[in-house]
Amino acid sequence: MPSRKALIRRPGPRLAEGLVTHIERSPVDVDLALQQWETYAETLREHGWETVETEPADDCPDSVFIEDTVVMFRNVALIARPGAESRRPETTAVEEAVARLGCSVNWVWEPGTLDGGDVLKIGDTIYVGRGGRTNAAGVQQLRAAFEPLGARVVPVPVSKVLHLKSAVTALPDSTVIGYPPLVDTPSVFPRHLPVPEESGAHVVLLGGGKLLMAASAPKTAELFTDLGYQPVTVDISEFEKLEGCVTCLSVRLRDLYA
Ligand SMILES: NC(=O)NCCC[C@H](N)C(=O)O
Repeated sequence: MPSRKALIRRPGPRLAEGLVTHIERSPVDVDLALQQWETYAETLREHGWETVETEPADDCPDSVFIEDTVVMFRNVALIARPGAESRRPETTAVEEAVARLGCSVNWVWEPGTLDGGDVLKIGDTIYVGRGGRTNAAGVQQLRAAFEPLGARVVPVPVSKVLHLKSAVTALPDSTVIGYPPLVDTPSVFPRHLPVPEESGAHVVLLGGGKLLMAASAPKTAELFTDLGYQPVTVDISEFEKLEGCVTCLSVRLRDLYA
């Protein structure tokens, strides 16, 4: 039976100092961010996900964006080596957390860099964004870790946004969704559906037809409702100011060995 656990990490007091690369910096309300994070975690739980809180990494402003620290394939965890040096210490507690959950653990090594936000899994296909945070050695190491387990790794150029999953994610039927001005090469994906808003491109599959998505993409939520899905929206405005999205606030673990 598939597991339904989600690793999360509470935002730290230095959140407002988080990195900003492709957007203008605007002030972050740390108290509001904490409330939004609590609601995000509660929403996962309401939809059947057991949240597992990782030790805080309060010296790292971006530590709430836990998705970037680890990539899961089956029960194997590949500990990332974040492209931004300030984020590298974030992986230590995540490594301990996944090991405690019974995962096999593997690592990205220097000179490789890889952020989990660059990795989009659709079945056994793993798309990996080659962009500002993930380099060619990181792509090769991802391949070496997961292709022997049956994955097919497909590198995709990313130049307009922070991570591959800032540009595209996928619906339950594997259709890749993206906001056209930000997708480098939509033709890489067998099925691609354009969405009308940047943050509409980010969904977390909660199970069945339920899609966790940001409240900032109402037109896309309408489109998904019209296609027979059930959008579940959360306000993550304070994380969006730091180029975060719904996907990056958790790591879903579906294939743990109990
Ligand atoms: N996977 C993600 O979309 N992560 C967002 C990370 C945002 C953070 N401010 C960063 O620049 O690393």
